[in-house]
Amino acid sequence: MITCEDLTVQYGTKDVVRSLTFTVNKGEVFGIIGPNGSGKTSLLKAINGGLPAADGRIEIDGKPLAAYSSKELAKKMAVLPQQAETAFSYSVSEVVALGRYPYQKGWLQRTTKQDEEVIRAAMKQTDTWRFRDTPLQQLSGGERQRVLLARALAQEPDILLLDEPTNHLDLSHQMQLLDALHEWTETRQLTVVTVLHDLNMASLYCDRILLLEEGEMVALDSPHKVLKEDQLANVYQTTLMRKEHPSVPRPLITLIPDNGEQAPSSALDALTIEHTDKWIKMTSVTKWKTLSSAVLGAGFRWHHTFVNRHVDKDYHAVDPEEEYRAFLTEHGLDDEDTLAMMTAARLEDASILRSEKQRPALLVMISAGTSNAVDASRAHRLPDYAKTVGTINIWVFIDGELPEAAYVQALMTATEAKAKALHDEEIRDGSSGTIATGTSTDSVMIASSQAGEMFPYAGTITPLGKELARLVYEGMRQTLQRYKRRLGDRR
Ligand SMILES: Nc1ncnc2c1ncn2[C@@H]1O[C@H](COP(=O)(O)OP(=O)(O)OP(=O)(O)O)[C@@H](O)[C@H]1O
Repeated sequence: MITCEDLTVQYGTKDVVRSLTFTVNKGEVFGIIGPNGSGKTSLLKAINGGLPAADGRIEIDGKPLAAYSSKELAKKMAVLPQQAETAFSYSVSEVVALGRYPYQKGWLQRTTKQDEEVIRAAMKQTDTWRFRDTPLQQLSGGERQRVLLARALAQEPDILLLDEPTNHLDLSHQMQLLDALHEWTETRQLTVVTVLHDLNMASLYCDRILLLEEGEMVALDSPHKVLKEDQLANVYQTTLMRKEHPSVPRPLITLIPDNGEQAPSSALDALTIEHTDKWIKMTSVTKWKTLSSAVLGAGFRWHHTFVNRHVDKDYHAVDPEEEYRAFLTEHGLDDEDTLAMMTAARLEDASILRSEKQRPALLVMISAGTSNAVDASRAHRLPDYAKTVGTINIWVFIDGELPEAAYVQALMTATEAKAKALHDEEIRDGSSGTIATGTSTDSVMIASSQAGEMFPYAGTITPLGKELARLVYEGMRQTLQRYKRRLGDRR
């Protein structure tokens, strides 16, 4: 355990770390983050005894740092510094062997069998065993970093102090190192204190994070509490955005570059629309941020091109995604850039409606076939995956900036308007005979230009929600009426 109490560290008369009080617990991965010059390295040096405390005190396992002899301290604590020394002409195994120095007795300092075993294990763990006879100088920056980590591990420390350990490492070695550190905190009760510049690595791997600014503590807490948009934007003086990691409950930080890419005065005007029996295709100069359940491009993505493709009612593909990619390529479209839906519904029935008012500026596309109409409250009575034809595909384009919560509200608003239109057109569930709420394979997309006016909400209480609901409702009714008329004509 490390305890720092009211710790101040100085260069000359300048405080570079000021009045820090905190504890690092045994078996914890403790991250230190902060802008350049905020005192991260100075703090690490103070903990390792390399810089004296100008004020306050540091204790390691309840004993003042100054009361440790250098050998005692080297058994307790190993350091991986920021700048890897390069002056060695030693071989890799000789460098790692230096880590055993605190365990060697007498002036002869022989390496014992146990030393050799520890050295070998440290090199295996860091994937440096294959370089054992190579001179350190002949290794790359990342390889050298791993050798110095092996030397630190050879010290068999309880505490590992790391200054930007992932600095020279490629992505896979960064992951390997941080995964290994995490594992060692559990299996060996190793305590890790690490300076990290990469906020996402800090988020993914640290139990707690200390955020420093000009030598002072801004926050010390779990990644979710420290990595807050406003707090980081203030400290780092830059625009950034926080998201949730898609597969683990940790925050992710993304930068927002000022690349000058601006949407035109109305992003809707820049949409080119092609409406045929084969497809409804829209293309745009700028990208739209989309949330959808499309065949290609689902989830949150950015897209230039949007395709709602008509397929035959007997359409079958072993891998529909692959088949769709091939279709797009054949038509000269980039499959990564295209949001793609498909439908067996006739596209001649589809509606494309644009808001009449200047603001909020919206465009809606709806295609619908309802032979597959389902009442959601009765759907549990139907067999799983009963296959009939017909889908309602809805696209909503909003010229404005939406937070993610507003996307979810827009989805709800669009769905409610759809259900109401089905009700008013008396579209029924073929099995129960009750009014349908949708079809069983519906798809939806909400797209926003992410430029211009900010719309924090899109529920039906807001002007955006009201207009969105009106357009989806009217578009649905027009489409359903055309659909019914065509079927009626055929009868
Ligand atoms: N040897 C030194 N002599 C005088 N001042 C120093 C020395 N080393 C660092 N400083 C100063 O101490 C302050 C803190 O530096 P430190 O290296 O601890 O910051 P850091 O947060 O690790 O920065 P970076 O992210 O750039 O590595 C800076 O203002 C720096 O200029």
